[in-house]
Amino acid sequence: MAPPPALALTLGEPAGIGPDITLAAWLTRQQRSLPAFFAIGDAAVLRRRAAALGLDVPVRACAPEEAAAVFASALPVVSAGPAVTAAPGHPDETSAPSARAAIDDAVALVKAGRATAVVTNPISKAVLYADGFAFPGHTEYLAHLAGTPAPRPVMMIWSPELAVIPATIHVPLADVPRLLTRELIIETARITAHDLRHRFGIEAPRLAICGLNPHAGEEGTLGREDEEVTRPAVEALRQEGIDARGPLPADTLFHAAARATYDAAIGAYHDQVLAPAKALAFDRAVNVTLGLPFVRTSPDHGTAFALAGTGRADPSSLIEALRLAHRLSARDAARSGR
Ligand SMILES: NC(=O)C1=CN([C@@H]2O[C@H](COP(=O)(O)OP(=O)(O)OC[C@H]3O[C@@H](n4cnc5c(N)ncnc54)[C@H](O)[C@@H]3O)[C@@H](O)[C@H]2O)C=CC1
Ligand SMILES: NCC(=O)COP(=O)(O)O
Repeated sequence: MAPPPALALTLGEPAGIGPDITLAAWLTRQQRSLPAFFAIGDAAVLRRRAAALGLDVPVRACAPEEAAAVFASALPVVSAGPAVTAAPGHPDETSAPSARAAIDDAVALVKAGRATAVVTNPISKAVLYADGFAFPGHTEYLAHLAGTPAPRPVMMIWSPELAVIPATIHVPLADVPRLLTRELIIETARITAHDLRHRFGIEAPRLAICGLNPHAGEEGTLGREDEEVTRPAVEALRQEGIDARGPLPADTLFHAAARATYDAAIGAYHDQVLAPAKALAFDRAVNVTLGLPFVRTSPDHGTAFALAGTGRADPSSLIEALRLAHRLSARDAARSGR
């Protein structure tokens, strides 16, 4: 019988904390009953980082199909990309090709049924942009790799306390009023409602849609976008049978009583909703890409270069990302009879 596939975990930016938290997560595998995963990248990076941190982690190169069996006794690594020369905290010219190759291979493996889901360690956007990477981040690149035509991806930061979705993602704040269209809000909410229902098992998801302006525009006196863009989008969603409310003032949407009234909050822009999510649950929140034909999760934080190789990087968010990827992909598999 074929061994069960494992989760594919990209190493991300090799000079960041991805290697540290990957090693630390593997060490908790029994205590936290972690699902089997294999890292994708340069195994030598993990061996060097384990030595630098004084961690007793055997690192074993293997094929994806061997990972589940290897996982109990060693950290399985599927080789991808160039030999990395970057030192902790200091990305170099091997960083971007390494990070990108791991993402490419992880998606190819999950599409071929050789991995159950994609979990990504943080990349440095600046390092990738400098190397010619033409996508804002993983979210859009994964959609590009998913197939043709590329699905519209939606970023959700999920924790038991709060789930949030930025409608516009990695764009300059000055461009948000132009980019925040009715169509964008409607599409984002549709994909969110669909995935909350089918992947998270929430029968009738309740969506709170944030206004763009203070006090959601104060009836149009503090900006017109909330009346002219967000309100019509919410009305259209309600006519489709989606339980959406808004535009709601964002400043009063994240206290405990308000959070109890919805399953996910859709914000106009990145910091409007990621800031409360990270303030509430920085060590537990998980970045999930909705709208893809496969499951992708990630820790909610970035490369934290200053912590790489110091032993001070907290693996909690990655551990939650691994657990959530396992839960969501098991649900996908059950739904499709795999
Ligand atoms: N999914 C991804 O690939 C993400 C990548 N990034 C990238 O990361 C780079 C750095 O971004 P920043 O805004 O500085 O965010 P960051 O999350 O790397 O760091 C923000 C603060 O949180 C701390 N921190 C982060 N992760 C931690 C952990 N596991 N344990 C303990 N402390 C932790 C850092 O030391 C720093 O003080 C950027 O290039 C950004 O694009 C940022 C977020 C997500
Ligand atoms: N701020 C969230 C973030 O940067 C994650 O982006 P992505 O690489 O998952 O698209």
